[in-house]
Amino acid sequence: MMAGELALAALAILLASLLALVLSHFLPLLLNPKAPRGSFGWPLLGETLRFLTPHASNTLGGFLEDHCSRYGRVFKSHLFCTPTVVSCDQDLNHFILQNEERLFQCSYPRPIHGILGKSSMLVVLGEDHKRLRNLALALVTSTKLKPSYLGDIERIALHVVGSWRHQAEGRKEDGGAKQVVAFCEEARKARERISSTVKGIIEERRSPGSCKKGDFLDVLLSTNELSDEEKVSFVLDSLLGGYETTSLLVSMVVYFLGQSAEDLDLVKREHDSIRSNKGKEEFLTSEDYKKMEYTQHVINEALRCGNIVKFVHRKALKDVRYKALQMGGMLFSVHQSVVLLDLAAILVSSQGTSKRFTPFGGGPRLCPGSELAKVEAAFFLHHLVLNYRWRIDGDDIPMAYPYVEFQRGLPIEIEPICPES
Ligand code: HEM
Repeated sequence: MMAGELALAALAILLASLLALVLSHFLPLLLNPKAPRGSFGWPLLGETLRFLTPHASNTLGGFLEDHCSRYGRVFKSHLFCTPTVVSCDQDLNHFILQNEERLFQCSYPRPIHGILGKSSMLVVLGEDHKRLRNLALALVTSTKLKPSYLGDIERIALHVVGSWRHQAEGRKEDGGAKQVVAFCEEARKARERISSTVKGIIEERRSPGSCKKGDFLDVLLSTNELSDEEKVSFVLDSLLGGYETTSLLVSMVVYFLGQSAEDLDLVKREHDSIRSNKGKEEFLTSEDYKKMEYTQHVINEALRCGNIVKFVHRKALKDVRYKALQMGGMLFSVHQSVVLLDLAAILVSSQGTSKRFTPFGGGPRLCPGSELAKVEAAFFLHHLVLNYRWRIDGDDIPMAYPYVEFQRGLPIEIEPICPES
């Protein structure tokens, strides 16, 4: 064959591959005309980068603003290499979350599996998920029944707040946009490191000389229902699912109260009144927690405006039609990816409180740590407002990367309040 013919053949193959790529990308858009309207972006990339573009966490961001105004609150897109329906509709989101394992199923993109591990509760499905979840709920219930439950939480709050006494300001961290791929790789490595630390702690706890502490880990190790790998993954789920989210919630509360002297005053009065009926060193009780009504309101507002978990992923197990949204038509086709966003949080923020926002998800996968996170935030706030004044240093704002972060780590200036006596 002549060189010219070879080059022509190579060009034809290249063009055919490109055509196949473009067709396979856009075909799902054309094949289901009754699916919600939307756009698929570029072949391979889809609209993922635009979807992930950082924006202030209490705003919609350019991508959603553009797509919701063009196509409505339920639209088609191409995200994480998959044709996807994005739902920002509260009723539809509720319907999807309540139909877990019947019509829909939890389905996070592949890189997330690498970070969380294959035994993570967010990744496992069906009976395995039920087994892990029942155990998580049993652990949460038994931990709550322990007399030291609230005391343990308060001791940690006191430790953190106390450590600020000699510091001029809170933590400072680097900001800047995250490179998604680098982030996934770093997160996967971090998971491996934490995983081997947890394995080490478990081995130590099992060694002959070690004495039982009666804590979460002892209860977990005593169960025969989980394999060793699942036990390690269970600890990681609690750490990864609980640590970053709860510390963000606390940061949000500090941030939002730092913006509103009026709310801060109301919160402070509430905690002054609770403390005035107790000794200085006396620990908080569940009765005290029930009295923290305004604090609960502030925490709910921080959850709503902070939008800590911006979206969750599901996939359709069957072709699904959903009432008025797609009368007679198909909304989700089998295996269609679905991303649920809780825009209620953002959209009502200037108009009052929505009782229907879902910061902890819903249905059979409702966050098992929701109550713990709220108690932690409330007890931390109790000791914070009783002991310090603070001021946000600069104009750091919570940004959705899409997981929320303060660009500069929310530096604050703090000043201890001297007791009056
Ligand atoms: C402000 C704090 C928190 C927020 C905003 C939050 C949010 C969420 C959301 C939205 C889900 C549902 C994910 C889905 O449906 O795909 C979830 C699940 C989960 N969360 Fe949380 N969470 C918080 C605190 C915690 C804490 C403190 C723990 C553990 C100690 C925890 C452990 C988990 C676990 C294990 C799941 C998986 C549940 C399942 O799939 O059945 N979370 N969380």
